[in-house]
Amino acid sequence: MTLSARETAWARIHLLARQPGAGSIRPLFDADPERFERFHRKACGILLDMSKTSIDSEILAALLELAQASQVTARRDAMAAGQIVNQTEQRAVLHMALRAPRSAGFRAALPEGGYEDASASVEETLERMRQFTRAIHTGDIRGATGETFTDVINIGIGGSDLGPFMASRALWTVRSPMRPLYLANADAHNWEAIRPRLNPHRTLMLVASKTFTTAETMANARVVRGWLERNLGEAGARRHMAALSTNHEATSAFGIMPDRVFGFHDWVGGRFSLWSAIGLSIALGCGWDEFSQLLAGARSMDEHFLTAPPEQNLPLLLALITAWHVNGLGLKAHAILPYDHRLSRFPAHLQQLEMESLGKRVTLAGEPVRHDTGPVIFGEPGTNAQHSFMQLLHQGTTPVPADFVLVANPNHPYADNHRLLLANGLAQAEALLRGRTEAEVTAEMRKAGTPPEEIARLLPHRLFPGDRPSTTLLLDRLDAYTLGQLVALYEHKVFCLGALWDIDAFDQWGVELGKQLAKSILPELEPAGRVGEHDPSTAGLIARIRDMQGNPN
Ligand SMILES: O=P(O)(O)OC[C@H]1O[C@H](O)[C@H](O)[C@@H](O)[C@@H]1O
Repeated sequence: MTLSARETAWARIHLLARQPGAGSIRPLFDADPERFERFHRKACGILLDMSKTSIDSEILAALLELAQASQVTARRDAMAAGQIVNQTEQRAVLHMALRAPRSAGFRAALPEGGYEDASASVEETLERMRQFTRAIHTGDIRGATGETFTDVINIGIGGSDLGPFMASRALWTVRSPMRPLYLANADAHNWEAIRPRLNPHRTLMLVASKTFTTAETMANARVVRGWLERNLGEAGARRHMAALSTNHEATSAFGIMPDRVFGFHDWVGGRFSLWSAIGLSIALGCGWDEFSQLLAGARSMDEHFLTAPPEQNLPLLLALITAWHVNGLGLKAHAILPYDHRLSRFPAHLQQLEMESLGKRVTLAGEPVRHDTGPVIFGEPGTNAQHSFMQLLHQGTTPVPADFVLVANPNHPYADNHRLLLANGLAQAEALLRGRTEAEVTAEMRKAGTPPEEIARLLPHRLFPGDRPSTTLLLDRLDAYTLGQLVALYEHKVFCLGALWDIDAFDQWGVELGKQLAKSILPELEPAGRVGEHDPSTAGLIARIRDMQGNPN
């Protein structure tokens, strides 16, 4: 049987992963004092250090071979050319068009044939967003009672919440023009927590939903619209509402004025949409210049991704590192550890970006995948993470690869704090690599005067295996431009992994079943409802909830 180039490349990866000592990192440093120099890359102002992984020259060559055999470059070019790369939904994938000038000429293939001019519609919407943002900030557009808007509440969930929330959290300062707030959870405790902070006369409400049918978002939008109406009347409330959506019919049915609807297209996936109209809360909250810089930074990463050779291409390299960890070494979790509090929502954004894109079990052709796909992504900002889950990364039974994001220069004057922060980030990665040997632990305990029997008792608990992989991304500073670069880097990493694994990284059928079942359970929870057909556990729980709420079963 002859193997395809892809199968041969995969076989090589698996072979390398089975070599004795594969997965070990410390010997690689011992053997090569230049390892850091040879295994870090710098592009777009981001330094990627992959020397603290077990990838050596041979493995990197094999991974690059896999990328070639998987046609990552050709697939990338097909995406940029606006071809239908989201095959199950028959859509082009053009978030890159959202941050490109019109002269870039992005076009989106239509399923019925022909193309639409993506760059033209992007430019038009951006201009409308810019004018609206300016008019809100100058007070040319005011609330129903003539007051200026001070707060903007973005009502959305998933990609219509996580990206804008993450970016606003990173970019907002006390000097920013408006306060951006985010309401996502269908649990009205979320709204109850936000409401006391808002003055209806000064609050602008954005309903952010690509489809404008998402149950949670529509429920929250109705609640907030009701609050505005009670305070301002129906006509007054309309002056406080705008929509960010592709569904113009539904926005108008909801009562949003057509000139307050900022659209985008189905070639923008939810988790890639913060650069589109969905990012309006970033522009309103943090300022138009910040939003423009965010787009410009992402654009610079796009240019890098589209032109840099594979061995220098940061998104591809990040993807190959993950493929090595997941498929070579069988490591199925991945931690995101930004050592910058402004990035505190970054892990949450990447959870959706990576897990919704890569949590797939069939190939583009619908065949079961032959390799594991997306790892579990989780994370917290450092140093908080160190005081919660880092124990497992250091001493748990399975290594968990981690991305450390370090920022050399802060945007605050507290130099001591910043040194403490960086020292901790560097130390965590060093500790994962280095570990702690029996000799080291014993020497330290002896020095502290610990009796021998106590040393013997505690020794196993105090050992660190080390040799645990991490990747470091080092930025000079974090601002709108570099944030754009960082987020786009991960977007393209996801694309590359989709290509390596031959899966559709742009659909999300896996979220549908739960939504459907929730619809059928909903009436069963009404006071006069009845428990329907379910598995015994679900039926039992519904019955107990009805009991607790004092409703008959
Ligand atoms: O923007 P919307 O249409 O309201 O969708 C919001 C989110 O919900 C969906 O269920 C998807 O899983 C996400 O990809 C999407 O971002």
